[in-house]
Amino acid sequence: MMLKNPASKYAAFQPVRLSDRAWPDAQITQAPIWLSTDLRDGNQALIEPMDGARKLQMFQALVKIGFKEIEVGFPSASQTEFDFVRKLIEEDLIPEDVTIQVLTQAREHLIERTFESLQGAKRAIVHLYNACAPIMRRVVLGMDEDGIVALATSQARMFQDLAARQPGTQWTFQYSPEMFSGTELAFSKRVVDAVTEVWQPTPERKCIINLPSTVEHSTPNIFADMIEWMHRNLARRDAIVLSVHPHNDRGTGTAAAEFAVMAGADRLEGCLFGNGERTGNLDIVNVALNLYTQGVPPQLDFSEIDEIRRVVEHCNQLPVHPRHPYVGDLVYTSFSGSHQDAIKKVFSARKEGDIWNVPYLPIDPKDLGRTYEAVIRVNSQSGKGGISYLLESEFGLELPRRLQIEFSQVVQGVMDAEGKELTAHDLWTLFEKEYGLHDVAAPQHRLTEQRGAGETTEVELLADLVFAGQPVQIQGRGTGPIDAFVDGLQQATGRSVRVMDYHEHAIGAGANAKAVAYLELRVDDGRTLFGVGIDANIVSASLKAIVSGLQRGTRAEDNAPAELDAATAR
Ligand SMILES: CC(=O)SCCNC(=O)CCNC(=O)[C@H](O)C(C)(C)COP(=O)(O)OP(=O)(O)OC[C@H]1O[C@@H](n2cnc3c(N)ncnc32)[C@H](O)[C@@H]1OP(=O)(O)O
Ligand SMILES: CC(C)C(=O)C(=O)O
Ligand SMILES: [Mg+2]
Repeated sequence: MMLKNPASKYAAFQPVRLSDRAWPDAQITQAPIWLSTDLRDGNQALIEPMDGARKLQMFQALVKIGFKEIEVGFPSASQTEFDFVRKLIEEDLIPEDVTIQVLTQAREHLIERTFESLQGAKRAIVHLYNACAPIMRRVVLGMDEDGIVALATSQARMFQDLAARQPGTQWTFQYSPEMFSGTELAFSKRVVDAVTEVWQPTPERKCIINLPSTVEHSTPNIFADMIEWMHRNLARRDAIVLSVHPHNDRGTGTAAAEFAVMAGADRLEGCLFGNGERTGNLDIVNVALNLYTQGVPPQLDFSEIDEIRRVVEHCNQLPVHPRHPYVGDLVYTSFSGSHQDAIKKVFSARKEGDIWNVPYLPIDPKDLGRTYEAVIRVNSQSGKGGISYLLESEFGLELPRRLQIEFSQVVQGVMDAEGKELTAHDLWTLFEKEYGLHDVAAPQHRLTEQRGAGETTEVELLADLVFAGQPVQIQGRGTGPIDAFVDGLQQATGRSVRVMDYHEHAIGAGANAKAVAYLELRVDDGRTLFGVGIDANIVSASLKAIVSGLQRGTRAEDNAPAELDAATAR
């Protein structure tokens, strides 16, 4: 049960005393160093940790994306972990520009096993951690502050000894004061300074100091303050690559990472799509693509993001959420009418080479290997903009505005009845049915030009058509074929038709090109409605459109609007 007074159980985080903080004004202008910990922190969070084959698949995907530093495991944790590191080294699977990293607790037998796993490696980052937070000191490790410093420094010395015994490897040491986010800043500095005192890094041979929000406890601005404080106060800062390792317990891992880089961090540790314990590690894809959309090259390649997602889902055996930033199935999709309207208008106005500024789409989906197909999907929240966008992008129909309005009412009627999404194909089927595109046969016609009164020319049109199921022969005159057809139709059927507006365009190209005609008609001096005709011949398309409109008028009188049958609605 939730408490009426949560303060009786939970303590508020404390702000950092840093009145001259500089990070809020900083801008990120280059990518940080990235470290993927998918194969370690991500892996240790899985229901079933990856086997060797899955680990290799993930490793190769990470290399392909462009990671230069990859934490490949916790070799002392299990034989699978150990064997995977051995496989990478023995089978020479690590590219020249990639460095592997491994993690160990500050315990002697685990450190020894870790160095053993790295025998023969050309380069390696060995990552040492021990918890520093008061609750961990007091309850879990049973040590005071001095004890923690002694533990960290003795294990740091052991790193040096073991590394010296494997001189063929180019070593980089990394230290994490675990639970940095829940530790007093002064104590974090004390432990880190003590470790770097042992390692004596130089600007030429730096060590990595990694500050984890092992559990995210505070708003990201507090984390940024903590990083800026460490950045300013750590000893030997110029000999340190300052790394952060955010988790996402409060849902602000991305913000914490970005603020931390603004506050002085050089390096970010995280996982693809934010896999990792509890609510996950920092989502590296999210941060990298946030940089990209600010015009900063992220140095990681996500141009085939769906392929990467498939590998990650296979290796982790966990799905990526449909709303996950940049990659989810639905993140480039607008269902709502006003969004669709804006996207459609801006897409048409946009010119190649323009800075990307498309409402509701922070990134061009094509940059990540997506198409525009899913950008607009139609359901009961949609309007004419989305419907006509799909008909145009998928079927080449450029509906005039008033026809968009007319047809969207037809779609809305179906939506109200069915309540389901309609795909572009469903819309096309409904459009074909509503405008009788299959019912109206092309009127067989013959045109002859005749000189009219004065300078004018007239045409005479003879046509055979099927109207309301009956064969009809018509003969009419007018200033053009449409005029003559309308005249003949009126004489033969007694139905009056006035053409109020006319639009046509081509669909397709070359031998397969067709003309589509949209005619707005006033039928029998009653309602105004559209008829649509598609034909290889432009005159036939227009004549078909007139018959289409007239038949719709008749159907409207019978009060029988087109309905989506079960097969169409799917
Ligand atoms: C925040 C993080 O992600 S840290 C990384 C955590 N990752 C993992 O733990 C995954 C891999 N770990 C493992 O497979 C196992 O924990 C192993 C194989 C490494 C060790 O297993 P075990 O020896 O059975 O120890 P176990 O993990 O149960 O217990 C930890 C012991 O080490 C101590 N310990 C924990 N962390 C540290 C540390 N960094 N330095 C020193 N001692 C530590 C604990 O106090 C405990 O001591 P105790 O046995 O005296 O009570
Ligand atoms: C080992 C450390 C870096 C860790 O994973 C964490 O604190 O979250
Ligand atoms: Mg972690």
